[in-house]
Amino acid sequence: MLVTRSWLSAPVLGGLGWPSSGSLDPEQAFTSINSPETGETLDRGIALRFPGPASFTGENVVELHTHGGPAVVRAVLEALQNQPGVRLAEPGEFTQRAFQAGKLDLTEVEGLADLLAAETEAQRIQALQQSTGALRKAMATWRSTLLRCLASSEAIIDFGEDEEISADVSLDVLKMAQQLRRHLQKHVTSSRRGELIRTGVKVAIVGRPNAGKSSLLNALAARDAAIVSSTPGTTRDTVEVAVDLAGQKVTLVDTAGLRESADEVERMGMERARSAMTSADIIAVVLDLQSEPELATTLQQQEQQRDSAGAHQQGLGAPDILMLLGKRLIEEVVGPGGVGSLHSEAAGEQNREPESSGGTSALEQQESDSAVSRPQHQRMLLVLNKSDLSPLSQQLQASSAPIDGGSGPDSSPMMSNGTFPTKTGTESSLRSSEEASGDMAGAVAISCRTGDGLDRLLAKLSQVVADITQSGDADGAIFTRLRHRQLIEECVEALLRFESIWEQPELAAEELRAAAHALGKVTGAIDTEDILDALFGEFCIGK
Ligand SMILES: Nc1nc2c(ncn2[C@@H]2O[C@H](COP(=O)(O)OP(=O)(O)OP(=O)(O)O)[C@@H](O)[C@H]2O)c(=O)[nH]1
Ligand SMILES: [Mg+2]
Repeated sequence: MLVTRSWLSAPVLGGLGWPSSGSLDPEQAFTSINSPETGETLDRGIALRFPGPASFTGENVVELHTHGGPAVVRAVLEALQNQPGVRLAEPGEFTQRAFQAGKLDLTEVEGLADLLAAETEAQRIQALQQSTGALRKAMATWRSTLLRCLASSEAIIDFGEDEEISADVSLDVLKMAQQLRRHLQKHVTSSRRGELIRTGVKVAIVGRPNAGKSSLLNALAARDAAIVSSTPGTTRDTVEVAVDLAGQKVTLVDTAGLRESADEVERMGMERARSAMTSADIIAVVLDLQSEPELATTLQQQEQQRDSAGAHQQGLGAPDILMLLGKRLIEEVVGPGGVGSLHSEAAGEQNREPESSGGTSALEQQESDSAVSRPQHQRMLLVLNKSDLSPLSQQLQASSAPIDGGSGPDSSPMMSNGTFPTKTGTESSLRSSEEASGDMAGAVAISCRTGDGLDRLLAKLSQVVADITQSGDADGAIFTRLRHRQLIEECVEALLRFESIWEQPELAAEELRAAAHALGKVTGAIDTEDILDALFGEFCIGK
């Protein structure tokens, strides 16, 4: 409720007048709330005074805490609204007033919106950090560096007669700008993490028809979200379920089974599966162990080889074979190159060094990136289902195939808990296939029917989610929205242009100004009208 006139006086709040001395007396806070027209007591509640400028919005604020019964709330609201100068606040209006009074910057407003919407622990922690100024502080430091650069370049332009001094100063400015640009680039690279925590990690469940994808979705979601049947091709449309996995928001996407099909609707379903797979952060490839005889043959061959060549024979380990199978499955459906082929243009571009960029701006890149948006951190996880039916599961457990290039305690080929470690070796014979189909995160044997292995799968999934969402940013400046990343990229672009023309002070200063302008937009110091409405609309009434 917004009061635009200072009318809250004795008749309304049972003796609680405004303005007061400013001290809050708890005994005074508990009061009767009376109708200003009839004097009738509407409720006994709490009235808290927050005198400006120390209040949330900077203005004088009174909060009424009433009993929650609808009739009480209605009576108090009606009594208030009948007063001249009183109206209901718009959604987010209090926050907007706080922003306009300079109490919060835009990143803190965004953090607050995220805090109100936080569903998981990770979201709450991140939003709290942002709403209390973690990003604002980092932005302020970066902006002040830029303004120092700008002040020096202005001085060079104004007093540039002394060539020796101006050359020295120019060089200092260049170094400072370069350092900042590198720092920002590092942040942009890791910035998807903040966005992932905020929006949730997307896990696409893919595989051949009848592999048990829908069964897996239901098992992980602990409810019958998708139809399960023994008819291959049951799932057509994608089915999404959001779950809280060890404090992280994870969206599981069940997809249509992948196979050659003449059925138009099924083909449309597969198209959706392809697109879910392309944009997923984690691709869970479900294999039906029962129908993978090739795996059995290869494992057998390998065992024989090992027997004849001794225990330390280097060769394809079980994880390698599984990777091959997963990769082949994906390739069968999306063509050679696996998932990588769906977005090779964008992925190839992404890896280039910004210094060697030939014309493509960060924003153009961003657009092409989102058109075919395969996340760079994408991982693939193999889920070997129907272990209850397959003798292979025992064979896999018993396998002691060596794995080359593994590191740390995880390097044993098959961990005692039945999961396969992530393969990290550079000399891996399957390096290229890993690149083509996303980084392998491991494999887990499960049975959706008996529930066996599901806890291991959940643990593995949590670990992969933690891996891709963990932030390495020491200063807590995490970009949580696409908007932040785009503006920082804009700033980096301007700094790169500055570096290429730093010897022409007047032109170069323009680029520094453009860079500072982009940073100013992140915090809302500059040009924010266009996003304010959208942002404050995210809030509920009363905040
Ligand atoms: N024995 C056994 N059967 C399973 C297991 N998981 C799934 N099934 C059965 O396999 C059949 C197919 O399961 P779904 O979950 O519908 O398979 P899907 O991969 O979603 O299939 P599509 O939607 O057709 O692509 C059903 O009859 C399930 O009951 C398992 O772990 N063990
Ligand atoms: Mg299904």
